[in-house]
Amino acid sequence: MLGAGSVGCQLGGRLAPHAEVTLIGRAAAMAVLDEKGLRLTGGGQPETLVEPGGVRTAAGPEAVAGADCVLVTVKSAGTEAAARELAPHLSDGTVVVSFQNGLRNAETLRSVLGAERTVVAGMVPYNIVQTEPGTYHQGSGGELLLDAGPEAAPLAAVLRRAGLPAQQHPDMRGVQYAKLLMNLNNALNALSGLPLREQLGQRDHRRCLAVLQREALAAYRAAGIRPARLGLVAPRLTPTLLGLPDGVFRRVAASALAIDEQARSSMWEDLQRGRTTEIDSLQGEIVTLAARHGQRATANERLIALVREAESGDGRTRTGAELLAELTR
Ligand SMILES: NC(=O)C1=CN([C@@H]2O[C@H](COP(=O)(O)OP(=O)(O)OC[C@H]3O[C@@H](n4cnc5c(N)ncnc54)[C@H](OP(=O)(O)O)[C@@H]3O)[C@@H](O)[C@H]2O)C=CC1
Ligand SMILES: CC(C)(CO)C(=O)C(=O)O
Repeated sequence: MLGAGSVGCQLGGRLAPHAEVTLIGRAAAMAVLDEKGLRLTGGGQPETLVEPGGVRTAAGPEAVAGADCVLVTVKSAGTEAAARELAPHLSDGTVVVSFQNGLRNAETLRSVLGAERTVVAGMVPYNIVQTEPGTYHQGSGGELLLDAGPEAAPLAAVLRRAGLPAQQHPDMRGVQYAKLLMNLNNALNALSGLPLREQLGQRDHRRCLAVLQREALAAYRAAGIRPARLGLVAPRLTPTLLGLPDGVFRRVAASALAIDEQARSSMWEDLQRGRTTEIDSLQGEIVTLAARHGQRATANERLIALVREAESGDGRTRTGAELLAELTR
């Protein structure tokens, strides 16, 4: 795992009994794992402690030498640098997998690592937060998705052996566009300061997401992009569903609220830890796509500005009504 944070540690910890795993992360974070072990909670699984030494840790990219597979789990802004660090140490035949949000990470890996390197796109549907150093909590469920093709098949098989639902999907590009629609909520969740279940349980917050998704869907239509269907509801109908009153939404969209009380978006975690966010790879993609087709995505633009303020540490949280007023003014 290159980028041992929430996703890298959760996947690595679950895979550890079934594969030889090395977590490559920041030295301080790896020192915690070496001392206390890696604790995994949630995800409908019993709490698991991977004892110190149960998973190898490293602070540098040299540790990828000889690996069958490298799973890249850094935030999008770190992908290019991670690829440059990786490149001199990869063995022939090592498959590189991007388990990241956004549209461009696999492409960035390919462009740095060269056309002869197999790079596979992956998607993590569920939420993980670090609840304390060395402890990672999975707050929702779903199936990991990977590109179709023989290169990703062994990884899909070992993920399943480790109890992680995983499938190969014939249209990962469509999956990425569909996931981007969901990830438009990352910033809303981060700015709300609320756990995901509480935030998505409130109609005004859902209406904000509906506004953002409508702009995205208009840009997709103009560009001829068809997002894949990831759940029961087609992406084009989701904004209508999101606008339903709370009681009705709870009944008809119970699966959307099947999230435990600790879950937050990965962008919330970035803001909490004073890191720059992935806003350019999420809302930024919609704004750029809309502009390319002569449209404006003004609500997405406004949300980028609000996240920039939050990145500079204003620490402000906003109600759904306040956010809706900002996005629709
Ligand atoms: N968390 C979640 O619930 C989900 C996240 N995702 C996506 O998965 C990807 C990873 O997210 P997440 O796990 O939350 O991110 P995290 O920030 O928790 O983890 C990434 C870790 O990698 C470290 N890192 C960055 N660059 C390097 C490097 N070159 N070498 C070693 N370590 C490095 C980071 O350190 P530092 O911060 O110091 O840079 C950080 O500790 C993102 O694209 C995210 O959107 C997808 C689904 C769910
Ligand atoms: C799983 C989900 C959609 C949760 O918000 C996510 O991808 C993230 O937080 O980055």
